[in-house]
Amino acid sequence: MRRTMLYLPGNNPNMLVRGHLFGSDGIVMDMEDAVALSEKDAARIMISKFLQRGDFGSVEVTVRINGADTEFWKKDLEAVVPCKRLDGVRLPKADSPQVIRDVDEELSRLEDKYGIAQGHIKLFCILETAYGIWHAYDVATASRRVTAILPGGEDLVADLKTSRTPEGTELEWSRRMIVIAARAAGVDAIDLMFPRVTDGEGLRRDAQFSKDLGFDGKSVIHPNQIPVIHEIFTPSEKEIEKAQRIIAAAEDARARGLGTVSVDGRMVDVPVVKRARYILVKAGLEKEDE
Ligand SMILES: CC(=O)SCCNC(=O)CCNC(=O)[C@H](O)C(C)(C)COP(=O)(O)OP(=O)(O)OC[C@H]1O[C@@H](n2cnc3c(N)ncnc32)[C@H](O)[C@@H]1OP(=O)(O)O
Ligand SMILES: O=C([O-])CC(=O)C(=O)O
Ligand SMILES: [Mg+2]
Repeated sequence: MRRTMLYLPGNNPNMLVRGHLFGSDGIVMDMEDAVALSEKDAARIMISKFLQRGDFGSVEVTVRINGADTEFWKKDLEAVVPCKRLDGVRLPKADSPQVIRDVDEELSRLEDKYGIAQGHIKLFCILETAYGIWHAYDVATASRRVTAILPGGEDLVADLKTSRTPEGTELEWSRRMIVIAARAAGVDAIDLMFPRVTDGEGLRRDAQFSKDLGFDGKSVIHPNQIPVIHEIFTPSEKEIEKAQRIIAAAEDARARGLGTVSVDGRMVDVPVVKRARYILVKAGLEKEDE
């Protein structure tokens, strides 16, 4: 499950040390934009020390390295790949398939060097330009390591020559594009972080919109954003009960040789059953088909 992935600025030991304790499904130790240029080396060293300890439980542990257009990215990877615990690398400015192939190649070299299974380290690609959004499917399929794609809202609005509004109209098309490309490629879609950390109502609206678009979860920047997003992205008792009734009704109909059946006055056919099964997968009650 990737309902929430909490950003931890890589030069902040207080946040790094406690980051996995707030209940998010994943953490993202950041070496990129949360870290000033003068702090890049300190953040790299600190993050690798925390990864060495490796005691993060079941939280998915990732690091956002600096972009492949910077002088830092190879040093960043060299510092984190050999550590005791690293599940994935979040790659910013991942706007072309060639960038993904370059990073994939470097990861393969490092996995080989340190005796780590090939392909173990997954890639989370942030698309942050109009070009990247346009090529989202090509990015998502550029390497088998790519496990999720994400829109990078703050950078995207700069590239689109606009700014973020409370309604979020300016990013709507990009977000939809990410979901479509992710589903076409068979990877996860993780939505924007919500920047106003004290606006609970705004966060709820935004997270509901993310879920309705089809995202698997969101990036978060503050621990207080986690519970509301989990509430929205976790199927409720009511949804689970309805999904179970739909599946039971469909199975009963099939046994009687019927193609469709009605539940609560709504037609149930194959896609409706598929959606019901997906709710049970999300609730952890069924396994996803390979
Ligand atoms: C566009 C992008 O690239 S986004 C990704 C990069 N950005 C980031 O990583 C930012 C991460 N978030 C943060 O740095 C902070 O949450 C801020 C700056 C947004 C707000 O910080 P503050 O105003 O200090 O938050 P606040 O006072 O509510 O913090 C309350 C507590 O939560 C902790 N906390 C806040 N955010 C986080 C976090 N992301 N991870 C862990 N702990 C956190 C604080 O350390 C503080 O702990 P304390 O009570 O022990 O001192
Ligand atoms: O991807 C994110 O969540 C944050 C980011 O880099 C951006 O908004 O530019
Ligand atoms: Mg960005």
